[in-house]
Amino acid sequence: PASAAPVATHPLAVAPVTGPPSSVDGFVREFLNNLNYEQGVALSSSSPNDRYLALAYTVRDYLMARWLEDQRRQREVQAKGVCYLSAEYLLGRQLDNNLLAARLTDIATEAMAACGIDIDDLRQLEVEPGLGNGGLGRLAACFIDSLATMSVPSTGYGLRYEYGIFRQTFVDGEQIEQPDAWLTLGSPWEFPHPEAAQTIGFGGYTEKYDDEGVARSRWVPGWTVQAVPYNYMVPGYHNGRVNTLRLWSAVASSAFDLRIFNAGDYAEAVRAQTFAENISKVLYPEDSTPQGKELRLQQQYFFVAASIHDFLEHSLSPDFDLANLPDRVIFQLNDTHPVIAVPELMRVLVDEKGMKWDAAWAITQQCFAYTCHTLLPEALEMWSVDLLGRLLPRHLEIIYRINDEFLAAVRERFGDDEMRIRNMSIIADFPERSVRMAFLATVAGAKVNGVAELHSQLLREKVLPDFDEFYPGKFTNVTNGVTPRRFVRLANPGLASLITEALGAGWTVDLERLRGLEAFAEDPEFRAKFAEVKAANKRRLSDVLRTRDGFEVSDGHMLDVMVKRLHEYKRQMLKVLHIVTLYEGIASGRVAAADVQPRTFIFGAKAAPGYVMAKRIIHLINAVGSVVNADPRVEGRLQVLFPPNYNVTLAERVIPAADLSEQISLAGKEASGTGNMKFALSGALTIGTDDGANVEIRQLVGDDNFFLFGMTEPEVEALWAKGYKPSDFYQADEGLRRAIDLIASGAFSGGDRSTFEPIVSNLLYDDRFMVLADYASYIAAQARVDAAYADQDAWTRSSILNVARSGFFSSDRSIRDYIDRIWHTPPVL
Ligand SMILES: [N-]=[N+]=N[C@]1([C@H](N)O)O[C@H](CO)[C@@H](O)[C@H](O)[C@H]1O
Repeated sequence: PASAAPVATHPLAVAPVTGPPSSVDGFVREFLNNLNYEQGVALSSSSPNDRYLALAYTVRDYLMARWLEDQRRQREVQAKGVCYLSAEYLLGRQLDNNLLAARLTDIATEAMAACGIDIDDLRQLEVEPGLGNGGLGRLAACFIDSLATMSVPSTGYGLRYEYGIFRQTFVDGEQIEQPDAWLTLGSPWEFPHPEAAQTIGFGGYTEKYDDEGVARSRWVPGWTVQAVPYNYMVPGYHNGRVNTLRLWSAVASSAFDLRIFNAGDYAEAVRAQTFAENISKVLYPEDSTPQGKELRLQQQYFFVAASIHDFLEHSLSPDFDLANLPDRVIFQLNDTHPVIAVPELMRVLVDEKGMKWDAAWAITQQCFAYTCHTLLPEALEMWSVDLLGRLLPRHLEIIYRINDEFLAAVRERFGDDEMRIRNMSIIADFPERSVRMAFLATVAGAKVNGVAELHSQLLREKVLPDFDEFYPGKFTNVTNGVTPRRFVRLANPGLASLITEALGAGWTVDLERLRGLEAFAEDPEFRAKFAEVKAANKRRLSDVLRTRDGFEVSDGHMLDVMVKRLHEYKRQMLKVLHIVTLYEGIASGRVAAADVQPRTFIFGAKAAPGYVMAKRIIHLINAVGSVVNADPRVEGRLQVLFPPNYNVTLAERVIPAADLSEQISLAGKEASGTGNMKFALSGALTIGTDDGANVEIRQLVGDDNFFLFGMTEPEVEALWAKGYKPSDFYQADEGLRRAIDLIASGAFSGGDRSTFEPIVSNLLYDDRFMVLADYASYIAAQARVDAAYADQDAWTRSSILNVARSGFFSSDRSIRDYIDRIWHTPPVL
């Protein structure tokens, strides 16, 4: 058949695909070929974007041979692999990571120079794919990097949003969102494969029929859309491996309706097309507060259905016995967003493959595992049965049957304990009849894990205790991690070469080797070099913020950094109260400016567009910043900088320059955090609560090298149970009262008291995340920071110990834990 693999005779055609020669000449040749034949321009008439795209194509060409070989090997070896299902991937820029993986950085730099091009100019042109909101999306990107570097057969599956996370600008200090048209100038790192499109159904109805005496069901969708795969390379670091990230884009099954067009109704002629293609149009910009919108559910079903069909069709041999599916794949569910994959696999196995329900369910329960990323009840997704029944009628039927059989088993184990049955039912009756996706994931998953020790403990004890009791051994923990390739080797080259100089290069794939730096912390010469690396990173950040945002970072200031999504539980308001306290102290003359450690406070934070309080807090931060930065009384002492549009690329510049890492969420609210890990690995000292992975950071780096403050999770629970009255803390603490009164006075809003009144009254009369309760402890900890920073040598020693003891936070270690505790997918070397 035409689709069969061609049987070639020409020697070139039968030879294995080899990349271009890894030499400057080879690179120049390849680059010029791509410029001339791909971009269709000569060097002399090329635009910067032409040159950037040609460079990207050239790097691709060097990685192509490995990619094709890896795909062949994975098909041949038929080893068990991981399908990572995630609605978000916050990839960051690709060029440098691909150059690093292919050992091409120096060759490419020289080759570009030989063509009269400064490769750094081209780097700046790359638009990062912002296909995620925050930690969850970036974690997925770190994980696929580690899976490739550890030679684990795996495919990342997700959505190719046409518009990623919005671009943030500030107008009069307020956040303005603009669409992120990241594809405008082309995306050289993707390979579209329309020929491998999957047809995805929606709506319609289900019908029962008799199949030779066996009662069967089938779904008759009301409409369909095409899922077109775009493949992205995921190169391993120096191991010659390249895994695949496959992102799906929606294309109308029936494009343009000529008949309606000829009838003159142009809008109607393209309505179906627009409607269908809306599915992958834009990323939902909520982080930890899901939108229950129909389009969101369409997005979730669209990419998981395409991914499951794709895997069954292209990764399994046509005669593969699906009873052995658990030996070939584990579908990892990155939060509840992809959980609709569970009833989809059941539908395929039972309705399409004719498998018996029990056999299909036994397979399904071995093929899925679920990672929960939150503790906030409002973040746990629930889909109304009305919407599910309308959009995915067969899936709702399957969920009902899964729930019936599950509750029957619960009843068998615990008897007619109606309260327990209602608490455990996948179907909730209040506030409206809905499917609790986290419960479905827990019932279907072979394993359920939290993303930090404390989080996993609270998941078992507080969020899903009944399930932990019912499924002994199902719950486990895998503490998050970050890839040392991007966040140390690439983002912090000065530190990377210092580490390599001291320990050799092996740390990049074996981060625990950083432990070897402990001895160097005692070496004044090494401390001096280390401090110089930090100083150089600060100068680099200063240059970036000057060209990017027109900021002049004050010299010699401690860089106190808080970069993460804007959310009340992360308590950017506590940081604001600290700044206002320092400012008020100096401005009122009660504190001598000379007694205050010069600090520059750097914020980075996007707020979900619909999150009003979060946007108000952004406005307040900018308002405080403009007053503080303009006040001569604190000049040279306090500076507040809030560069807009915080993203992976900016993180790679801010984090290596930081002295102090703000991880100040209310204990029990931040599942893990991953920025905290990147800061510790960059030698920033952490001021933080015992929340999420902060606990493990503190335990590893040591109490002397961590500024702990605030209530523990049990203390938070106790205060909540006792009844928390934030205004009591306001009354009892003069410093707190002065700070809040200054904000309330309109001092940061041109005297207009109403501007920030909602924030003030929320703090005094609601304060769900206990900012006021932890204020005094936080301010005391900040005073300890000031005292510690005064002894730069001791600070540097502590900073080195943070790096030395943070090797545990490599995403390679996380992946090893997933393999050992959940996936059992050993690397294929
Ligand atoms: N969604 N979600 N969850 C988060 C982050 N907001 O993306 O996942 C991250 C990755 O697991 C966690 O580090 C973080 O604590 C948690 O809030």
